[in-house]
Amino acid sequence: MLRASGVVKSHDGTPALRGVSLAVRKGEVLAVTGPRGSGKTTLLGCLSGQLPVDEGEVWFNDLPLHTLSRADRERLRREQFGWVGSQPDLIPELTAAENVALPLLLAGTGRKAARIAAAEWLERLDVADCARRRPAELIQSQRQRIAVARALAPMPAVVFADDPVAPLHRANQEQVLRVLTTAARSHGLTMVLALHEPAQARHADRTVALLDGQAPAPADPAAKPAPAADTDVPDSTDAPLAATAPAAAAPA
Ligand SMILES: Nc1ncnc2c1ncn2[C@@H]1O[C@H](COP(=O)(O)OP(=O)(O)OP(=O)(O)O)[C@@H](O)[C@H]1O
Repeated sequence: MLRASGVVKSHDGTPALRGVSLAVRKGEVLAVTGPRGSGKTTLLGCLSGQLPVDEGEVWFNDLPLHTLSRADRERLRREQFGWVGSQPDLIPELTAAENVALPLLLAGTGRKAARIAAAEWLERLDVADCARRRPAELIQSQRQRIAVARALAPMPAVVFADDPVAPLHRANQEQVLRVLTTAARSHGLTMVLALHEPAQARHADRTVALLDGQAPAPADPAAKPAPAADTDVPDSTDAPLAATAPAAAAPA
C-alpha cells in the first residue's frame, strides 16, 4: 500500500535519510524504531507526503508522492492519511467531542453523523466521559486518547503516529499503544508507528530499525516475509518488503 525506495532527505544540509527502502502492506502495523536523530520523524514525513523527498520514490498504491505537487500531496493527506503526534495538539476552544468531529465535518460528513461517530470513537478510546470537556480540563493521557480518536474517526487509509506515547508515563504508554494498535487492527487500518523505545515495537506486526538515516538492507531483497501470525494481511498486490525484522510477538 505504501512503498519507499531509496529515499534521501536532508534538512538544511543535514542528512536525515540516506537511502531508505521499505514497504507497508494494507492492514499492517509497522513500527519504525531508532535512537534520537535516526530519522524516524523525517521518514514518516516523507511517507505521509508532508516532506518532499530529495531523491528516491514514495508510492501510495499507484500514486507517486515524489512527483505530486504540494497541493496534491496535501489533498492526499487530508483524504487518506491520519496523523498522531507526540503532543495531542487539540484545539483548546473545542470540547473533546468537537475536536474529534472536526475532521469529519471538514470532510463533508453531516453534523449528526459526525457527532455520533465522535461519540463512538471516544467510547472506544475509553474517554467517553471527557466528551463535553475542553483540553485544559483533561490530563495528558486523556488528551492523547482524544487525539488518537480524532486521527482514527475519519477511518484514514493509513495512520501515521510519531512517537505517540512520548509524553506519557510508562503505564499510560502501554495502554495508549495497545488502544491505538487494537483500534487500527479491528478497523483494518494500516499504521506506521515511530517509536523511540524498541520494546514498544512488540505492539506492531513488524519492525524497521533506523540508524543514522539508514535501514538495514534485507538479506534477500526478493524474499517476502510471512505475515505476522495474529494478522490477516492481504498480499496480492504488494511489492517485496525491504528492511524487514521478524514479526514481534503480539501484546498480551
Ligand atoms: N527541521 C530540521 N532542521 C534541521 N535538521 C533537522 C530538522 N529535523 C530533523 N533534523 C535532523 O535530521 C536528523 C533526523 O531527525 P529526525 O527528527 O527525523 O529523527 P528522529 O529519529 O525522529 O529523532 P527523535 O526521536 O529525536 O524525534 C537529525 O540529525 C536531526 O537533527
